[in-house]
Parts: sequence; C-alpha cells; structure tokens
Amino acid sequence: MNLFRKHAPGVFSREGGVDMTQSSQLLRHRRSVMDQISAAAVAYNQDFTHKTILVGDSGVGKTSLLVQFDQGKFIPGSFSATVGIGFTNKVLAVDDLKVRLQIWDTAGQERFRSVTHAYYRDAQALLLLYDITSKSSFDNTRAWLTEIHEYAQDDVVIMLLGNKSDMASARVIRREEGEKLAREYGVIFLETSAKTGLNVDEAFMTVGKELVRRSVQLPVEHRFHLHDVMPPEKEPSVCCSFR
Ligand SMILES: Nc1nc2c(ncn2[C@@H]2O[C@H](COP(=O)(O)OP(=O)(O)OP(=O)(O)O)[C@@H](O)[C@H]2O)c(=O)[nH]1
Repeated sequence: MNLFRKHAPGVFSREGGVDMTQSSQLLRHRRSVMDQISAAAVAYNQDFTHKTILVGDSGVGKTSLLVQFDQGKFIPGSFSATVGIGFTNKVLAVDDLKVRLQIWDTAGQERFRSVTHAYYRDAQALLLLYDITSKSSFDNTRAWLTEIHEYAQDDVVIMLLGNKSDMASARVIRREEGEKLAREYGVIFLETSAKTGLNVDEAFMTVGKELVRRSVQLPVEHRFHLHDVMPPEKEPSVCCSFR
C-alpha cells in the first residue's frame, strides 16, 4: 500500500494546511514570475548590444586576438599597426541568451590615444592586453587602467589579458604577476594566445557572462521583484498528505 500520496507542487489537501483557492493563487503568481523572467530574457535578446573595446600597447596582439576569435585563425608575418579604429559584431550564446558584442579594435600607438578615449565612455566591457614577452607593455597596463577609470563608465567590465602565452621561451612576465595586478585592480585575468587560440573564446565568454549577469539583473526596466508578485504567505513545511 502506498502510504505517501504525491501531489503537484503547491497543491495540498485541506488537511495538509493550504486550501485550493490559495494554491491556485500561488500557481498563478508563480506563472506570472516565470512570464516576467521570460519577458526580461526576450527583451534582453532583442535590445542589448554590448560595446566591447580592445586596448593595450601597440603590438600586444589586439587585432590578432579579435581575428582569432572572429575567424578562428592566426595570420603570422609582418606586423602592421592598426590605424584608427574598427569593429566586429559577434553573438555569443550564454545559457539561453544571445549576447551581442560589438568589439572595437583600437590602435595601440600613442598618436591615436585621443581617438580611443572617445570610445571608452559608452563601452560596457574593456579587454586590456599586454604581451607576456614585453615588460614595457605590462608596466604600461597601470597607465591604461588609470585612463580607463578616468574615461570609462564606473561599472564597465574590465578584463586583463596576458597575450602571446605560446612564446614560453621569451616570457618575461610570470602569470602570477598578471594575477597579482588583476587582483590589485579588481579585474578579471586570463593568459591568452592569439596564435594557438588558447583562452581566446574563454576570454570573450567570460566577458559575455559577466555582462549578462549585470544586465539581466540590474537594468531597472527589466528588474522584477519577487515580493511585487508573490504574496507574503507562508509556505507549508510539509509537502505531502498522509492517507
Ligand atoms: N606568437 C604570437 N604572436 C602574436 C600573438 N598575438 C599577436 N602576435 C603577433 O604580434 C604582432 C602584433 O600583433 P597585432 O595583433 O597587430 O597587435 P596590435 O595590438 O593589434 O597592434 P596595434 O594595431 O599597433 O595596436 C603580429 O606580428 C602578430 O602576428 C600571439 O598570441 N602569439
């Protein structure tokens, strides 16, 4: 004989302590919460493009990283510095959401710096690269971070990337030094290789996830509060009635 009779969640017999009117109200409220979550997700999918900017000294591999992420390839050979600025659109799948990134590749050369500053203001994410084989590019990240704090929004997602990790024999910056600097500034850190593709997708996915975490939860127009839709009723502590 079956001593425990299972009920659908939230449906309790009168003896169990919740009447049917209350339980159907509860179900309606739950449905309403789910509808709001889906609406927020749909609105997110339709509305949001996140401006993401690659910054760092000339030659650290910003263009190469973007080409690797976008086309899955590395073009070796002579280095030609980026002049001005350009962007690539990419869509990432983060859970059930589409995260649209508009990724801007900036010129690292000093003479283009004032142009780059203008793009910081409406950026939601910044990937700051240094080259693990170049001490000056690592040292300059502090100046880049100062600029970022000066020109970018307060809640911008910042990721520090130690690129060219494939060049082990030429390495002059240890991974721990990168990690330490990232901790100091409270930013996310990864070592990447635009050549082998190591951690390239991961870097952009990490940014995408962080953007979703902030965007879905934070914008006022898409916020929902459980307390607005759920009555402050007590949930019964038992789930099943005994017969
Ligand atoms: N081995 C190795 N070489 C890389 C890597 N990333 C970039 N390079 C090389 O480094 C040089 C500079 O790369 P770019 O991508 O042009 O650098 P950038 O940061 O865009 O430079 P600017 O446009 O001047 O700001 C090129 O010769 C690339 O082939 C990497 O991960 N590993």
